[in-house]
Amino acid sequence: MFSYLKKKFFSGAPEPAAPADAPPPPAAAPHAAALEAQQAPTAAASSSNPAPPSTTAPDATLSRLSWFERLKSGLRKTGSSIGSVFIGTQIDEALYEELEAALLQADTGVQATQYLLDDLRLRVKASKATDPAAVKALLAAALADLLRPLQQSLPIGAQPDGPTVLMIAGVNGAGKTTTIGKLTWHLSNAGASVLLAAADTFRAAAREQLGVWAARNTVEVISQQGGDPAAVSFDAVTAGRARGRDVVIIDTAGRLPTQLHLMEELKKIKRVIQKADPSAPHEVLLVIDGNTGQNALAQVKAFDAALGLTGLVVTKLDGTAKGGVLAAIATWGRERGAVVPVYFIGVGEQLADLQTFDAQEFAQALLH
Ligand SMILES: Nc1nc2c(ncn2[C@@H]2O[C@H](COP(=O)(O)OP(=O)(O)OP(=O)(O)O)[C@@H](O)[C@H]2O)c(=O)[nH]1
Repeated sequence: MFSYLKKKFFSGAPEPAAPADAPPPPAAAPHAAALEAQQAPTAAASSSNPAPPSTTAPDATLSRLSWFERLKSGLRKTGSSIGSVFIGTQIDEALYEELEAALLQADTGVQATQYLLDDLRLRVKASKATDPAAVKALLAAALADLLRPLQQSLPIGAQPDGPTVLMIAGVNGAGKTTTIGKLTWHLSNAGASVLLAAADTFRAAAREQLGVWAARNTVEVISQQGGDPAAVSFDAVTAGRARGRDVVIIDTAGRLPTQLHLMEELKKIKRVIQKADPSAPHEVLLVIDGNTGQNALAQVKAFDAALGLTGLVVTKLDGTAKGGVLAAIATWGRERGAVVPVYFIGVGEQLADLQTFDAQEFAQALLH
């Protein structure tokens, strides 16, 4: 059962057909069917008091619509300032200038803004668009195309013997532990057995927070007060192998890229994980706060230089005015010839508020 589900929800297998009587999906929700089992109950799940996940299966179509609506509403601040550019009646230089300012204000960054403007001009010319509303749709298409390489499924269960090991890093408060809790819930629902490692051995609250998520998901957590984070990670990978777990998720302490000794500690954790399993960690994921805009891109670059990132989770896209940062991340990846995929995005503190990233859905939600 797990092998089927894990393919379906974490490795991008074909989506099942929608029921015949289902209402049409929103304009852009190409991965909506794949999202259905990730759609969760509406139980509040704040880090301080996560509520247990409901066992009731939500209606697939409603869940799809509900996620798209939440994404749309989360991105409203970013989208409305970009969208306001298209309220006029003329396609002229003033429109492109206003658009440039709006994109920069949304933390899209200079390169991505320039790329999008150039691409948009070509699309406008090719389509002979005459009204600004049509140009807005063309911008959504250009953005979706730019973001598409970021859209990849988290590979789970590809290891022939032993668990898939996920190492999670990020600055303080980016949403690492909350993301791990939500991911664990999604994975458990998909039939995977999960083991958590509390490699933040300094902060008791961090261990407790992970412990709460572990209890809610009825999964085990390896932790050790005041111990060496690398040793805890080693123990967790060894235990995960011995106990036949499908996934081991290692929660590391928050740190700034400028705290060089703590970045060295992260590198050590990775090295020691490799001692427990030479093929691990199979994924090194950076959790970034979508509210931090260009700063998040700087974090991606710095953590990638230290660890070699394999993926990103972008949290707190609810209410941000800086949602353009995903375009900046895509452009950075494009320029260096290797994108770091965005596996999941988060738009809130509830379990269902973390979902797989879909480029077209994101662009449509932003520029609907
Ligand atoms: N609004 C919103 N809040 C979120 C989201 N994801 C996480 N949070 C909240 O952000 C806060 C910090 O989340 P944590 O998971 O504790 O962050 P962390 O990175 O583990 O923090 P440290 O362990 O201190 O480094 C919590 O209050 C979370 O509930 C999101 O997508 N949207």
